[in-house]
Amino acid sequence: MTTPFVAVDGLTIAYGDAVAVDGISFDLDQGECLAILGPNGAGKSSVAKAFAGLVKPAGGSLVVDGTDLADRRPDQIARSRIAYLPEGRGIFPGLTVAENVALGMRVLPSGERAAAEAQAYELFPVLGRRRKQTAATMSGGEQQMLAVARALMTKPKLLVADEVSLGLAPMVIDAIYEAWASVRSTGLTMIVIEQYVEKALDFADRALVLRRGRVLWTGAADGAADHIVHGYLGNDLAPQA
Ligand SMILES: Nc1ncnc2c1ncn2[C@@H]1O[C@H](COP(=O)(O)OP(=O)(O)OP(=O)(O)O)[C@@H](O)[C@H]1O
Repeated sequence: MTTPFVAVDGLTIAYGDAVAVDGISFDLDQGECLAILGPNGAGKSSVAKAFAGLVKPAGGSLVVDGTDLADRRPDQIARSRIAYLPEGRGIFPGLTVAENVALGMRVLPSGERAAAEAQAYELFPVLGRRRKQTAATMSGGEQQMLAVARALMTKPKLLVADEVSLGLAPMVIDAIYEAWASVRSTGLTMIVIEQYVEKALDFADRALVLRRGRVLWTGAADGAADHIVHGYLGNDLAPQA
């Protein structure tokens, strides 16, 4: 039996006495994309933060490419090419686009940085035109593109993206998903947390519905999934944009 690329087994996350994620398990093969869906407070962001090393699991394991992330620091995880896009925008608003890109490159060996920088501007040409602009003065969509470019330029083996679509215009959401599609052919494995259910199911190979920290349903993100997911979560899943 081959070991899955991502193996989450009995993952439990608690904040004090409050259990946010209650023993969930799932696997992912290399190159697969999993959409994690669920209402507010379901535990989705907590799972994403565990992949980034920002919360320590109270139990279970979280193995990526043979390494259990439960004992690793966020900087060690970033260097092992696991990219995390936090909810909101993971950028430095007071710095320029070019400075943000330069900081993103620091996890890469120096020989790979020039190509990575070029790739960031190729993915989103608008960023190339705004290199000298302070990130805080850009639109929300441009800031999110900068965050996505920074994550993708490190050529991650796993990308964990937490609600990147939140509050963005449909055109910007499409641009971000197109950028992801263009790098997926390189074997990138993805975990996408979304409120925008149709978009996520359209893009992902598999879906997992969380509610109150437990897996309600998991299965292929095919034609049937939309119906099933809405059946499980009903109005709880209304997009918030
Ligand atoms: N730092 C924290 N301290 C205490 N409780 C927390 C903390 N972070 C999250 N929680 C709680 O854990 C539960 C799961 O939160 P989490 O943010 O993981 O859910 P979510 O599905 O991502 O929700 P949303 O869609 O609203 O972002 C919630 O009840 C939340 O209040």
